[in-house]
Amino acid sequence: MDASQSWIVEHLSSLQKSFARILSTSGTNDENHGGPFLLIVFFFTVAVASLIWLISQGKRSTPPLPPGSFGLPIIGDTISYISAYRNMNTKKWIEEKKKKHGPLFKTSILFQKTVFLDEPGGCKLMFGQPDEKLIRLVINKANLAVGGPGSLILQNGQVHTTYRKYLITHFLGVDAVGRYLPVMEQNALDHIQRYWLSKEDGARVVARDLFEMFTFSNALELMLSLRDVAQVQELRSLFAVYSMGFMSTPINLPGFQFHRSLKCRDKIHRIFQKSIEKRRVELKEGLATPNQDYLSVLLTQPDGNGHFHTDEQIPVLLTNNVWASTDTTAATMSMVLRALSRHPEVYEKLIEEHRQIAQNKTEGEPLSRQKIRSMKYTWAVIQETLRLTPAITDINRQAMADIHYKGYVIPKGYKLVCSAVQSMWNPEVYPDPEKFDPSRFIRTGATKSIEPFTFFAFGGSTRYCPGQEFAKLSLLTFFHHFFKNLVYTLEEPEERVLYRFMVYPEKGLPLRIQKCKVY
Ligand code: HEM
Repeated sequence: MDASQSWIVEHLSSLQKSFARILSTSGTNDENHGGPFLLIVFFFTVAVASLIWLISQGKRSTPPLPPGSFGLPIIGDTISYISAYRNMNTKKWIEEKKKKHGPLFKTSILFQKTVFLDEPGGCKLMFGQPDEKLIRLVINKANLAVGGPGSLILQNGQVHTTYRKYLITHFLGVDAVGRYLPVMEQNALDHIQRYWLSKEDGARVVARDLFEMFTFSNALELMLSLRDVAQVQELRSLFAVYSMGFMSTPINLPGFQFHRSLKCRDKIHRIFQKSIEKRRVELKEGLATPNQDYLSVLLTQPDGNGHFHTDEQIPVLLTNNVWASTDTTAATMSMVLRALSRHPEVYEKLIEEHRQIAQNKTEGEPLSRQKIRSMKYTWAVIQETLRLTPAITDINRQAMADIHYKGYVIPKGYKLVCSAVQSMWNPEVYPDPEKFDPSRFIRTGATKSIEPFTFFAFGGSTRYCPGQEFAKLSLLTFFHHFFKNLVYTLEEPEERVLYRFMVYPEKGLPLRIQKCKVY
């Protein structure tokens, strides 16, 4: 019994006694005027007591907030979290919070009340929603402005579903993206020849930069058939500034990053606008095909409602996709090379897979989709790399209504975070989680390689990365030709891995390379 309840019981029993007294006196003495007064007091007190009782009962049926604290006034835990995040120390940060508050805890980061979800369960809650009514991606002001009003990532509900369906059906789905395999392979071969094999044996290269150059030019080629080296270079510089806008403070005044990013975004859109005009003519004259790239698709295929995209929408969609595909894939490539050089036994097994594939085709024969599908171990290496060093560590959403979860209530408006540390490094799901073991992702017999809601390197639910197949084909094709022609050593084996919005080797992964026919 809590304090309010014992107070009520105490007062009720004293009132009961008074009432008994009133009744006994009022029956014997008509002149007694204290009786009606005491009756009013009695009923008033009962009413107040009942109200308090009801309030106390009501309070009891509302579950508490998750444990934890919002940290310092206003800034909350922002500084400690951002510092941990940038230095790839979120594991320690989360472990400390968990020790104090348990696996599910609340905090406040970047002025936003936030709940870090526990595992197992948290990812299922976040990614198991059939729609975005309860949990939704909510974009901040800077992202909203830099991304542009028509971009996929900023849409919600039915509009988002229509956009995604279009993108997957016509460009990024398994069938659609397979069409682009020959172009991807040629891009990989050209890049390796121009930027790696042209170097002296023993040359030093900064792998992260070169990978970013590859993923960026690959995206421009597949999305707009742009291959002019000077123009690719100009766009690359513009995208570098544009991307920084997503992490900036939304102050649109000269001298601020946000302002610079918006300027670059407009320049990018103007360049893409010219590509649209040119392509319209080429399509009319039969010099381009309707499926040639994403731009042709956007100009020739209506969406599910029969509408064609407008000239304002198309540059935004192209910009978003080029941006979404570049750094994520380049970050993954760098981490794969780092992991392989630290695990020679895995490297040997991977080489063996590619040796087999190379032996089963003639020199110069293009890679078929079937050959790509047979690169199971290489794909497992990529997944295991993404498990341990995901390109994006934390997936965020927002509660759109009060969420009742494990005896707590997460109020509407709270941010929800599913962190890789909680899920993809969870020993209950991934035994010996710090061990680099690609075989976790190999399906044997009827055994599933991974359980649902335990791997979210590509996100989940309605927002699951639509570019996964595109990334998979680009990575497998690239690695087949890369490992065939080169061996490498890490120049700085102990180089730290940091997060700069995305996973990043501190010095860009400097390597020493050697040309050699490996298979
Ligand atoms: C290894 C490479 C990649 C990784 C690790 C990756 C990872 C991710 C992640 C974690 C998300 C957020 C999902 C969520 O919030 O649940 C995402 C979204 C997205 N990705 Fe990727 N991605 C990769 C490559 C690509 C490529 C190649 C493309 C395009 C060609 C692409 C296009 C997108 C788009 C458009 C979204 C937004 C989806 C939406 O809001 O509905 N990604 N990606």
